[in-house]
Amino acid sequence: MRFYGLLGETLSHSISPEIHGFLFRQLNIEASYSLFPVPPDKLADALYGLILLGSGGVNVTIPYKMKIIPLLDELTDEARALGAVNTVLFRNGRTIGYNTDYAGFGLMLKQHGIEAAGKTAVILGTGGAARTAACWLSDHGAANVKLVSRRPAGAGRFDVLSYNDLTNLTHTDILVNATPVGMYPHIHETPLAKALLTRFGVIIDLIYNPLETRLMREGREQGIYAVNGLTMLAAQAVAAEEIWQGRSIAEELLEPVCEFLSDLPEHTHNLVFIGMPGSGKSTFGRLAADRLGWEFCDTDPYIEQRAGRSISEIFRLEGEEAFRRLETEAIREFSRRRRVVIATGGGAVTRPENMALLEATGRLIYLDRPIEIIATSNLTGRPLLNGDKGKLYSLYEARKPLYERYAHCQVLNKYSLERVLDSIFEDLKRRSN
Ligand SMILES: Nc1ncnc2c1ncn2[C@@H]1O[C@H](COP(=O)(O)OP(=O)(O)O)[C@@H](O)[C@H]1O
Ligand SMILES: O=C(O)C1=C[C@@H](OP(=O)(O)O)[C@@H](O)[C@H](O)C1
Ligand SMILES: [Mg+2]
Repeated sequence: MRFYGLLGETLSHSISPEIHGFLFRQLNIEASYSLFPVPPDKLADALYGLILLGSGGVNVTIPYKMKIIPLLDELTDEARALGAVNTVLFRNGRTIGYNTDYAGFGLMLKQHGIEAAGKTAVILGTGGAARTAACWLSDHGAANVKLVSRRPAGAGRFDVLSYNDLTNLTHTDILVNATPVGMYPHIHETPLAKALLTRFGVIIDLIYNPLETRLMREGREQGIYAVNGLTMLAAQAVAAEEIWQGRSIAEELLEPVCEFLSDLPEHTHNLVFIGMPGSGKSTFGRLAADRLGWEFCDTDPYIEQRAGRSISEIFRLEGEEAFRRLETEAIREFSRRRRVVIATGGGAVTRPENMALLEATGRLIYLDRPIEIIATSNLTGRPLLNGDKGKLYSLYEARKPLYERYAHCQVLNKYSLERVLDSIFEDLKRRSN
């Protein structure tokens, strides 16, 4: 199986594994994409190690986009011009450095029908992302491209303005925010005052968390077309796959990747299902995990496997207390993992210790299946109920306030599987913005 990945220093927040996992599934390719965090003095060892082990290629991120260059055999023109590499192809023992952030910027403009030729542009920031945007625009015929810095210094290829200079600015076609101002958790900040935005034709904010920054919102309020950084994030990954797989896929897959990404819940958090027995935690846990390309972890089967007996036998032979101890162990183990969807048992909410672990690991979704529906469904294998509907109602009365208290969101489960799954992702999206 081919393997790819991301080289960087701290990577746990990256969503590249989700994006490339999605692309592999769409392309029907048996391949994996992993995070390879390495300390600066191990960059060369990591690169050579990956080649030796037969990797197909890697992405490179901060702080190694420049540092990797002397380690490579060849560079494309744009990687050389930008002095930065974010994608490496390993082919026949040689290493070739590309910059798909550059290609991604272009794909993003195309996707949104934004032309560069003859246009004027102002780019906030002077870092790697700002230079990538400036180079692409000017390489593709923009009439005038200016960067803006809090401390304008050495001009290089482009003029650098100060923020004060912007008050004298006449109409400009394209505004690009390539600074982190407005990014989560500082979502109330904006790089440019609302009153200045009317001078711009379109606003491109390279930030994708949140999906609508304050800059974008204030632009839209004044009728200006605004684009977030999601398409560029998707496009640089699509462009990297084009290089690794040696075929063009952007036409076909850029839009589906963007859709997939806008559905992703806040990616640093696992998902956890809570709710009554029979509410659908195991069912929707597996469906959500499949949609995200994450691992599915269900506490009950895990406990059964470790104990070597069924849940009913554990209750009968060892008692509920013993079961609850095993359940807490399962929750502790699952909470340590990343990129997992966890289905708990209906009684997990009764131990505060469980809930502290689960709250720290992710977003808690309360699956609210009407109790009358649960009462008419098959509840075998659930020893606490034992076919006793009265017991079901009394458990519900006792636990309902707990589910409601702990949940970050509550999803009514009385529709088709597809419809409920969609509403789970809708709700998560709303919470993370
Ligand atoms: N929206 C739904 N549509 C159809 N069947 C459902 C729905 N939600 C749950 N079910 C069914 O209810 C039963 C209990 O679901 P399960 O996932 O085992 O619940 P839990 O893990 O919460 O105990 C399963 O047979 C499941 O297929
Ligand atoms: O509600 C409970 O206390 C229990 C629920 C069951 O899981 P489900 O909620 O998946 O049925 C299982 O953990 C055990 O029978 C105890
Ligand atoms: Mg279950």
